[in-house]
Amino acid sequence: MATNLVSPKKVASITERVWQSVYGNSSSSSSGGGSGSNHQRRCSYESDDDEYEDYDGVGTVQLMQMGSERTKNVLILMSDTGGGHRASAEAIRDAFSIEFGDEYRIIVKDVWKEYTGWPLNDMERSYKFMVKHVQLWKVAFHSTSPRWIHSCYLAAIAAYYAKEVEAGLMEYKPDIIISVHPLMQHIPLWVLKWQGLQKKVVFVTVITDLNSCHPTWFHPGVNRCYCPSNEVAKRALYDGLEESQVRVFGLPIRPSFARAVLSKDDLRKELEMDTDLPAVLLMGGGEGVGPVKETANALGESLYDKDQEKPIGQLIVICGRNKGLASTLESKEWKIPVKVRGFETQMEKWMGACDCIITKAGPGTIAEALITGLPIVLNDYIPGQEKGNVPYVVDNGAGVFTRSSSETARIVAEWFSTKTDELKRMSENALKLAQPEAVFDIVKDIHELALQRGPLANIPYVLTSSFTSLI
Ligand SMILES: CCCCCCCC/C=C\CCCCCCCC(=O)OC[C@H](CO[C@@H]1O[C@H](CO)[C@H](O)[C@H](O)[C@H]1O)OC(=O)CCCCCCC/C=C\CCCCCCCC
Ligand SMILES: O=c1ccn([C@@H]2O[C@H](COP(=O)(O)OP(=O)(O)O)[C@@H](O)[C@H]2O)c(=O)[nH]1
Repeated sequence: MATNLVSPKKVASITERVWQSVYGNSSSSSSGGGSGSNHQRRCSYESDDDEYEDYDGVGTVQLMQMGSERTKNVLILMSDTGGGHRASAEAIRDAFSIEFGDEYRIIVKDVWKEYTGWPLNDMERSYKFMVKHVQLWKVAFHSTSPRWIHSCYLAAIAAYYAKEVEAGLMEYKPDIIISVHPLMQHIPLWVLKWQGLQKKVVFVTVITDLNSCHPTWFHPGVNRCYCPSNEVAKRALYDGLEESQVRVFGLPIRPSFARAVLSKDDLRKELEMDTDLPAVLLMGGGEGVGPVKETANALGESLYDKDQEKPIGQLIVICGRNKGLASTLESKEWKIPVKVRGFETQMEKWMGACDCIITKAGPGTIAEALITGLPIVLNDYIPGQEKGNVPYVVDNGAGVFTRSSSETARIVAEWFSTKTDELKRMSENALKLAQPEAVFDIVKDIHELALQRGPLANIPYVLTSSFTSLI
């Protein structure tokens, strides 16, 4: 029986070890945390005598797979703070499947939400609250930038929730962990260290901010840090990563964007849009935030030619998860053709059917718009991580920035009438900036990293962890 080969090692209190790693050996008296946790699952690596009771023979299956090609587990860590992290996680999952078929089993997880308690399991709501009160977010973002400050915060969280996070990570026996979130480097890497799994498990970070980003993204313990732009790569090197750890391929965008061959005319018919009028897409990220309502109202006026009493353009508003916004806009009478939509799962179709886009400076939406060749009006940005996206778009000639709804409406009306050449030029610039192959380059590089791990990586999980514990 596979499990007989294992020599269980008594694992010291993880909480104690966090405090020891942060404060040295003197503070070993902290109590195990986790009150308020919503997850109390048993895991196969636990060191009780009956540790493999709930293991259901998986060990045997894994032993049988030794020496043969085993399906590798890839755990992608994300959080729904905004829509971009999930979109990138899904992009990576789909690209793995396209490139490598069944070679990898992909699991996308919000470990905080599923395995910890308050306040971590409520990050989405806290984050929404903070970005609504932008000054609060600005202070939180900048005051946590110094490494010693965020390390202390994260160590405190780790001390409290270590067991739960560890259980959450190890449940999937990942061969590869991919973090697409700024707060998912430190604790998972500590867990790998405690488990003695650093040599077995590949850990990579895929940064989803295009320019200005929080230093928690940059952890020197990763095998690779994928940066979407040279600006981000420079920050990574400045923050202590080695050149060998850093790769610049671009921001991972869902393959449905990269590989789509879509005709605008067909899309407009499919989406029941006007087939002749130029179209502007208005959105505010996954949550439908920013001045969407005001801008829609202003466009309702500017895209209507009063003299000729006919519209010069049509408007598509995608409100994401903002149901209140959708119902407000739906109840309005419009002089131009308008479609109001909620959360859409086929964004490539809506973008493909339009001629330009108005959005807050979310990196996911920007990267998708560039691939689709849509000139961009940026009408807002979240302080901190999104600020740098504005010069990224404007300085590269792919769009403009204005916070004024009437100015936005005027620009779009000009693009659709007197300044069509400007619209065309910006569309060409957008396509030049686009990196549709980024997600495929990233998964291929991760695959290479996994191959470099050699035979150790093919040994069943529970055995390697125990072997390394014995050393
Ligand atoms: C010494 C004075 C201390 C002052 C007060 C500190 C308060 C600490 C409270 C909150 C911590 C704030 C963390 C800041 C680091 C965030 C890093 C970052 O870039 O986060 C961005 C993500 C969101 O992703 C972005 O979304 C964008 C769109 O909306 C866009 O798509 C972009 O590309 C994405 O990157 O933000 C988060 O996920 C932050 C979630 C914070 C929620 C706050 C929860 C509060 C709960 C517990 C406190 C936990 C403290 C964690 C400390 C971490 C230390 C850095
Ligand atoms: O109805 C919607 C609205 C948005 N998105 C996607 O959500 C992501 C938003 O990411 P971004 O970084 O732009 O902003 P965030 O929502 O993170 O603030 C992009 O991939 C959008 O295509 C989507 O799939 N459906």
